[in-house]
Formats: sequence, structure tokens, C-alpha cells
Amino acid sequence: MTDLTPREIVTELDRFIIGQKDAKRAVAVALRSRWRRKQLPDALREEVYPKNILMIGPTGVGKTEISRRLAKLAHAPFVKVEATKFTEVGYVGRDVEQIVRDLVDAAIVQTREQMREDVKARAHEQAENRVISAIAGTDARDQTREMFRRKLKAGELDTTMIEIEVTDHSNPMQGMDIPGQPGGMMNLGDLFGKAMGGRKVKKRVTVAESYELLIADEADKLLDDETVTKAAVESVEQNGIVFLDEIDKVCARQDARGGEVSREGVQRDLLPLIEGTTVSTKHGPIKTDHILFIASGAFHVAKPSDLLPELQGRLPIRVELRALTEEDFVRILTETDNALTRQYAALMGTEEVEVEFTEAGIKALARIAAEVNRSVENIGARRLYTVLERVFEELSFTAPDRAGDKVVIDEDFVEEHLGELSRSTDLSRYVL
Ligand SMILES: Nc1ncnc2c1ncn2[C@@H]1O[C@H](COP(=O)(O)OP(=O)(O)OP(=O)(O)O)[C@@H](O)[C@H]1O
Repeated sequence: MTDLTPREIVTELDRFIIGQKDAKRAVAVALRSRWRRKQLPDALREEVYPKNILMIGPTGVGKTEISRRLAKLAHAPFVKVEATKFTEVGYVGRDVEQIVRDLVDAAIVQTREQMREDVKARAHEQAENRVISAIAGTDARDQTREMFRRKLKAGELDTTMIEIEVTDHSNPMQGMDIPGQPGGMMNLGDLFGKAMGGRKVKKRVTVAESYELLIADEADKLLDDETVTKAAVESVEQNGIVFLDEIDKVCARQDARGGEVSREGVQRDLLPLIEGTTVSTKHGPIKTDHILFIASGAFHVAKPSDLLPELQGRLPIRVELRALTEEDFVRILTETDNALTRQYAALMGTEEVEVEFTEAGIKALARIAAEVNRSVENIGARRLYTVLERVFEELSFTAPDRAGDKVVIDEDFVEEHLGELSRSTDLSRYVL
């Protein structure tokens, strides 16, 4: 949950997404509505439903990106699903509930990560206190403790030997990290140790070594699976965001080639989730009432009015995203925090090759991307990825031999590496 105002949310999104003002405003309002809802008295709070959004726009113009960045801002669990997935043979109605289960899984990973960060700070503090007690004794005066704390922080005590008491993790499972949980703060050994009640052992180590042991020990006390799961479930119910892509592809009328699995059926299956239902998961029942749904589609053929009326009613906020222009591409290449030009320059930097883009070079890249989008297929900003990869192909390969070089990506460079290709539709269809 974030207490950013809509304006602040848009400003944050501006760092990563060019244009698409309406969509940014809409998601900002949806997020702020959640915060507002949180401020309400209990009885009223339960009555307020999320402001679900329907994003209408072509592929690759930022629909997913806006939603994903929003989720990140809000520390909200997020999943993206394609509505068409549920029209595939073998799917039956209940399978849409898997969306919620996936959301819970995402939330558990995210919550654990967040809690580990929180816990680390607290555990660090407690570990510090334990080290000081080990050196100065438990009944030392505050003044003495502070003196040791200063020395400790300055690293002056690193090699001092102390005796500490920690939970014994020595069992065959020790050292096996759970995938996705680096840092050794928790491993299977810890879990089993905990399950077995955790025997205490005394160890003689240096202060520097003791730190890691004590922090792990403290973190272990503060963070257990049950707490994580409980917080994750709460986070899904109150903060979860589901991005439902290709919703236009499950409109009945669009289905001219003869309906295989009923597309309207998928809408019917999705409806309860969006209206609010309870889904059972292995972590307990999950209420979907307050999960925010962002549905999205190009709506080239079908129209939003072709959606089931009930579904239309549950997606009250409509926003259109526009196709990106050459000028947008220039901005996407240069202005965003994660701009591709910055990424490539940094990557080449690791090989000690300095890369500089000239303004004309960037313009040429944007122009070619726009051209190929026109002549082959409009895949929006995604085109920039293939174009840049191609421009850098040779340099990427040879960079390790070129340490110390400076490469200027100007118009000539772009023309030399892309010009020919971009002018041949047949060729660019394959490589750009
Ligand atoms: N307006 C934009 N500003 C900056 N980057 C963008 C913008 N639009 C798209 N991109 C980049 O292009 C890529 C594809 O965008 P995104 O995933 O948001 O497409 P989309 O609109 O959701 O399309 P689809 O419906 O096909 O998934 C992302 O990596 C994103 O960073």
C-alpha cells in the first residue's frame, strides 16, 4: 500500500513510460481509491469496490508496463494472464481460479522478500546488541555499551574473539538454500532446525564472523512461513492486481471462424472473480472482492460493448492508449530511467568500450523502428529492442577485443548496420 497521491503516482510512472497520460491517470486514481478505501470505517470499507480498468490500445504501447510499474510502486502482488489461455482445449471453467492461486504465489515471494528486508534491519540491531553483551557482559552500563557500539560500528572489534549462543542448524540439510532465497538467511536446515525445536549451541568466533550467524539467528526468530503466508494472503486480498490481457479476443462476436471453446464462456468464468468470490487455495480461502483487475485489448475487431454487460459494468474506467510515434521512440530511447541507450552503453561499459549516441543516431534508430512497424507489423515499442539488438550485433560480439575504444552511434553507424535491412521488407520481417 502506498500513500502517494495520483499526481505523485503519475510522476513516478513518467520515469518509465512515455506519453499515455490518460492511462497513467486512470491507474493512479484506481490506486488512490484503494488508499481512500483503507481510510474508511470498517462497515463502509467493505462496500467499496475497486475501480477496475479497461485499457484499449494496440500492442506494445505500454499497457502492461504501466500496470506492472504501478504494482511495483504499490508493493502490490501482480500477475499477467492472457484471457485467451482459457479458450484453449483442455481448459474448464474453474481453471480461471488459477489466476488467484498464481497471485498468492507471487505475493508469497514478494512478501518474503519485503519481510526479509524489514527483518534484516531489526535483526542487525539485535545482533549488534548480542555482540556487545558478549564483549562487555550483559550487565554493562549504558555508557560502556555505547562505547563498544561505536567501536563495533567502526570495525575496530572485528577480530575480537567472542562466545555466542545460537540455534544449532547442524543437520544433513544444512546449507541447502531454498531456490530464490539467497543470502542464507533461511535454508532448509533452518526450517528443520526450527521444526525440531532448535537446540542451542555455543560457538567461539570473531566478532566479524559472529555477525552473520547472529543476524541469521535473529531473522529466523522474526520470520516464519506462517507469518509470511498470512501477510501474503492479506496483501492479495487488499492489494492484488491482475492484468488480464487479450480480453477483446474472448468477445463472442469477433469469433467469425466458428467457435471452438466458447469465448463468451471465458467471460462468464472470469466474471465471478471480478465481481468478488472466494477461491480456495492451499494457503486458505482468498476473497477476490478487492483485487484490482486491469483488462486490456486492442479491440481492433470486437468493441468493448461486445463484452458481457455484467463484465462491462465491472470495468467502469475506460482508457485509450495511442499508437507510438517516431517522436515517442526518440523519447523512449533517451528519457526513461531504463532507456535502452543507457542499458547498451552500460553493458558495453563492462567491456571498457565507451558508447556514445548522437542525437542524429537516435533519430535514425527511431525512424527505422517506425518504418519497420509500418511496413512489416506494428509491434509498438517492442520494435526498438530488435532494432537495437541488430545495430549492436557486431559490437556485442567483438567488444571484449576492443577495450579502451570509443564507439559513436551516429547516423552513419546506424545506416551502415541497418539501412539495407530496413529497406527490404522481406529481410526485416526476419531480423528486425
Ligand atoms: N509508452 C512507452 N514508454 C516507454 N516504454 C514503452 C512504452 N510502451 C511500450 N514500452 C516498452 O515496450 C515493451 C512492451 O510494452 P508493453 O508490455 O507495455 O505492451 P502492451 O501495450 O501491454 O502490449 P500487449 O497487449 O501486446 O502486451 C515494454 O518493454 C515497454 O517497456
